[in-house]
Amino acid sequence: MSQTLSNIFVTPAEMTSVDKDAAHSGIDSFSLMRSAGTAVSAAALRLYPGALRFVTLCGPGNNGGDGYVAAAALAESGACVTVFALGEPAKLKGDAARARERCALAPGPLDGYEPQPGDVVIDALFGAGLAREVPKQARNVIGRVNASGVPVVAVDLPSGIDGRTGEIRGASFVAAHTVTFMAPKPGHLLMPGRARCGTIEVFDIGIPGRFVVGRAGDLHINTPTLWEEHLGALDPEAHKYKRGHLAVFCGGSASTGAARLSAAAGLRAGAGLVTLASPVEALATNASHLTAVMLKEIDGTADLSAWLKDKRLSTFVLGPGFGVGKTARDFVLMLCDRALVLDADGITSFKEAEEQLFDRIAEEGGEVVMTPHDGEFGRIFPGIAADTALSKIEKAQAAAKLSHSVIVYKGPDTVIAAPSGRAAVNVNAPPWLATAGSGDVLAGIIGAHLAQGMPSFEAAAAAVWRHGEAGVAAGRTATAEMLIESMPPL
Ligand SMILES: NC(=O)C1=CN([C@@H]2O[C@H](COP(=O)(O)OP(=O)(O)OC[C@H]3O[C@@H](n4cnc5c(N)ncnc54)[C@H](O)[C@@H]3O)[C@@H](O)[C@H]2O)[C@@H](O)CC1
Ligand SMILES: [K+]
Repeated sequence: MSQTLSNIFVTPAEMTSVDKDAAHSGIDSFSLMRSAGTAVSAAALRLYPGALRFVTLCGPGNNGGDGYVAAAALAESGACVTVFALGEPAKLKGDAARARERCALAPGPLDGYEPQPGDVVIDALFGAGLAREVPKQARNVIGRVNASGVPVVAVDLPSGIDGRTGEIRGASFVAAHTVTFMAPKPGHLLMPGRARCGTIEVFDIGIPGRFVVGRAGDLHINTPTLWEEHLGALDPEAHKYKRGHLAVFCGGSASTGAARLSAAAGLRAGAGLVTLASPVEALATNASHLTAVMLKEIDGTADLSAWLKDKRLSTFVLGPGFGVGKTARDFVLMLCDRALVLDADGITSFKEAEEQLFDRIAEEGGEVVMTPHDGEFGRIFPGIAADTALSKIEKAQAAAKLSHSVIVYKGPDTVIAAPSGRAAVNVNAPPWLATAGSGDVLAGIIGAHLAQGMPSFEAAAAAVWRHGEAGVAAGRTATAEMLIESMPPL
């Protein structure tokens, strides 16, 4: 994977290290602040040429410094500008103090700002340095601005959003546009932060890319760049056995639809062969619904054990509509030496038995991908889920390490994480993707990619992206069946 600035993001702590590296290399930090503030003023003028007044709200750190630069640049361009400051402007230090000195506009106290129609707010209260809940004064002005509906252009991040987690620290602006610098941060990608950034502009303030890449961990935005070099595995010219055999387990006769959705999605996503493994009681129902998908009777562990002697059976999906309980646990523990997508009931079945599962995966060394949503994540990783200090990315990373599997932590901001710590955040999913059966479809796509030989992290990330594209193509009225039909080729 090529490590380029185009798809990586960095934590606020990593960005602080990048800033330090840039300063040590001799780059003038004030020139970076000047670039940052000027970029913000340019964005504000471009987006709001008809603004009656730009109101710059400046905080006590370098985010505020960017605000003073932006205010001065807006004033120089002939716009009407007012500045309000949080805290005592005379106490600003370093570059921020210098920026304020160079701004001819006298700041008023933050309390004094009452939004007026025609205002555009430049939010420079807090950026990456927000370390705790926003103070009361800031909370009050945030409330007034959000209630007034005047547009907000945020510097680096909407103030109140935690750059590491995307959480709201007491209150936050809801920005129409956010200008951040060099690379996005988790707070731009994770919910609820992402929804409060508006459009995001990543502006290059002139720090050489190698400094950013040098400090970046293994965090990526889930774009094809992340996994496209493994697409050779999905060559449609390959023989159907080489394109992999995917087996999907089905539950009892009352809930067979979910597994059939996974199977159909697996076939559409490119698996050469797909078999639905069904208990006797559901065979007739399944037979009446299936055409290209094959059917196999697997009615208990003896059947499964006999079937698994066929080593060409490399990849399995277990969970959709399977039913929670001992059968699920028994089956899953037999599959830990293969490639396995563990979804839905397959995950829930290991509530309070999770250690047995994680130990088995470690012993058998299979390629397991687990696809929990929030509720399932809490059932199988209760300790990690309860740790409120962790971001969603950090939770997925911890879960991957603990379970020796790739975790697809689902939601509007699905995180894919590997035991190594490599992680990706997905950003292409439309809200209507959260439809009944959508997760079953995703499990099938992951299974198809695994069956075709993609490594598990890439198989999962590519599937999540493809699922999002299918949602976009299917449109607002998407059903799970439509997602399958709308899935783009890779
Ligand atoms: N080379 C650099 O370091 C650059 C930094 N830039 C800007 O600098 C920002 C980061 O600057 P800082 O690290 O100074 O951080 P911030 O300006 O985001 O905030 C830090 C300041 O706020 C205080 N603070 C934090 N949380 C608080 C709370 N809840 N209540 C009250 N006070 C609180 C801190 O004590 C500190 O004084 C970035 O977001 C970006 O806008 C840009 O100028 C580009 C260059
Ligand atoms: K801000």
